[in-house]
Order: sequence, then C-alpha cells, then structure tokens
Amino acid sequence: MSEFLEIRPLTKCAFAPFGEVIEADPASMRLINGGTTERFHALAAAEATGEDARVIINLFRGQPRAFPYEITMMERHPFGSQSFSPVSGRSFLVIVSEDENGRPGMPQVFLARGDQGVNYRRNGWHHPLMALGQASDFLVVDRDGPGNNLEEFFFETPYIIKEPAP
Ligand SMILES: NC(=O)N[C@@H](O)C(=O)O
Ligand code: NI
Repeated sequence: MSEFLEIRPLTKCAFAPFGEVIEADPASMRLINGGTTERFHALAAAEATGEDARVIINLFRGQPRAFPYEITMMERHPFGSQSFSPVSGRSFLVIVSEDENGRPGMPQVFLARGDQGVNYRRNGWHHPLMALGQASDFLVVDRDGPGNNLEEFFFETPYIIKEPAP
C-alpha cells in the first residue's frame, strides 16, 4: 500500500540535514559596488571530488510533473554536490531522504518558492528535478568529470504526492 507524503515549506532549518537553501538571507548580505549591489555571500559551496573533476554551470528546462505523483526512485551523486536555482521564478518540489545503510529512507517533500534554490550536498539522496505548472528553467551547478556520478535506488513500493496547493 503506497503512503502519501505531506509537503512542507522549504526552510533553511528543515533542509539543513540535506544541504543549503539558496535565498536572499539578510544575515549573509554584504553591500558591494559602492552600495549599489547586495551580495548574499557564500550561501552554499559547490563540491566536485575525484581526479580531473570540475564544477560546471548548466541550465535545466524541466517539464511540469503531473499529480498525484508516484515517487518510485531516488538518486545521489557520490562525487559532487548539485544545486538548483529557479530562473523562471516558479515554485518547484524538493524531495530528499536521509541515508539508511546505503538506501534512501522515507522521502521528505518541500515546496520551494520561486525565489528559493537548493544545494544538495555530495552523496545526498534526492529525486530528480520536479518542476510545477509549466516548463521551468533552473540554473544548476554540479560536477563533471570521470567516474559514474549517479547512483539510483528504486523503492519496492512507491510513495505518492498529491498536487501541491498553489
Ligand atoms: N541527471 C541529471 O543531471 N539531473 C539529476 O541529477 C537531477 O537531480 O535532476
Ligand atoms: Ni541529481
């Protein structure tokens, strides 16, 4: 029997076990450029490990997911972090799990606002990009280089998410 998962608002505190929230946090703000620019400094750090690894910047155009949605799998990237920052200004879903002896635990679902991004720390279980409503672009910073940087796990029984409230 599939289990329905609740959707919680994305906050720095709730997401802390999984990585960082990329948002205009006043605590990180420095005025630069003669006071004309607010720099929200070092919100997250990209990680790329392994010989000849490099951090790359990508654009992902995600198609919207249909609901109710079955979470059948999770993935992780053993050699690097991966961040998603919306450039279309739309909300999206962030789905992560704690690691339980090499497999993902029960997924936790967060609704990110259109002005929030996330940085999944290296080797953290997450679901592939979950755009909402219409095709949405995301700036993605992650790792390129030799080796297989993708590990997938498929659940015996999928979890289900209902349509997020607008
Ligand atoms: N495969 C890929 O580049 N994207 C996934 O890692 C994802 O998290 O969306
Ligand atoms: Ni990924």
